[in-house]
Amino acid sequence: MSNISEGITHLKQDEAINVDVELMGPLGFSVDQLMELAGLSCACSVAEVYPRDTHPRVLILAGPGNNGGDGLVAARHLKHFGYKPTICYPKPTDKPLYNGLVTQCRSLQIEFISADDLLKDEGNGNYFARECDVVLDALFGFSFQGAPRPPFAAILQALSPSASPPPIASVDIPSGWQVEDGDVDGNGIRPDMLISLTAPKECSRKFEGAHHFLGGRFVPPEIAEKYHLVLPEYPGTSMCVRIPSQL
Ligand SMILES: NC(=O)C1=CN([C@@H]2O[C@H](COP(=O)(O)OP(=O)(O)OC[C@H]3O[C@@H](n4cnc5c(N)ncnc54)[C@H](O)[C@@H]3O)[C@@H](O)[C@H]2O)[C@@H](O)CC1
Ligand SMILES: [K+]
Repeated sequence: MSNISEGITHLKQDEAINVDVELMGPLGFSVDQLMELAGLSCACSVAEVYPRDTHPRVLILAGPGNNGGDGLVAARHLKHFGYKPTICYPKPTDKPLYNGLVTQCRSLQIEFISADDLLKDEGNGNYFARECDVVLDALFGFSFQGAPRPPFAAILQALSPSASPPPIASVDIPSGWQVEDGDVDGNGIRPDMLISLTAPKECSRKFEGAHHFLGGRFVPPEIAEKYHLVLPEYPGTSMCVRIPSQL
């Protein structure tokens, strides 16, 4: 199914970075505040599409930047929602924000798994085949550039369509895709779900999965006006909203 989301705003890479800078500068937000709301949106979106009873085992792939931080926050919320999250965080960032998120997850007895163990074939396939109902892809977001470096290249390879992975829910950008041009070499991951944060990025025009959601319910009017954001309205108190494919 093609997602022809032409009627809503799509941000270019520099616009997404500028929105971030403005939120955390003149608009007074802190990174951990935005990350908490973004990660909560991701957990809520996952819960809407992959119910706990049918998809209890969620593997969170956390990258080294804020996209990975969103994943760590989402892991904590998913645990509180009753899921069984496991985290793979191959290149942990040694900063108080990330160290704190890791401590919070460990205190909830969320398991961590190394990239090597994730990819090890134990005769009945790797971790994705054996022990995973859904993957939350929080490896890279809007600051990704170039080709993925080790060990991320191997992880993304194990998630390519030819490996028949479980459903993938990508946070903000399908990891490995270019922020504006998408999957340029055609060998990238094909997520079933995309959770765009703040506003969809250009590459999401090429998203063909079944579920496109918007999260990050923190955009003040100044940002919405400056970037001419046209976005679906969040219903009631929800932290996420589905982006209809006809928009
Ligand atoms: N205002 C917003 O829009 C918000 C953004 N948030 C999140 O922040 C993300 C952006 O975070 P960041 O700017 O920290 O960047 P990313 O998380 O997109 O990635 C940056 C990290 O990836 C590494 N990296 C980049 N290219 C690589 C490559 N080819 N191979 C291996 N490593 C590579 C960089 O060295 C850096 O450590 C967004 O996508 C979103 O998920 C949320 O946390 C909160 C609000
Ligand atoms: K991602």
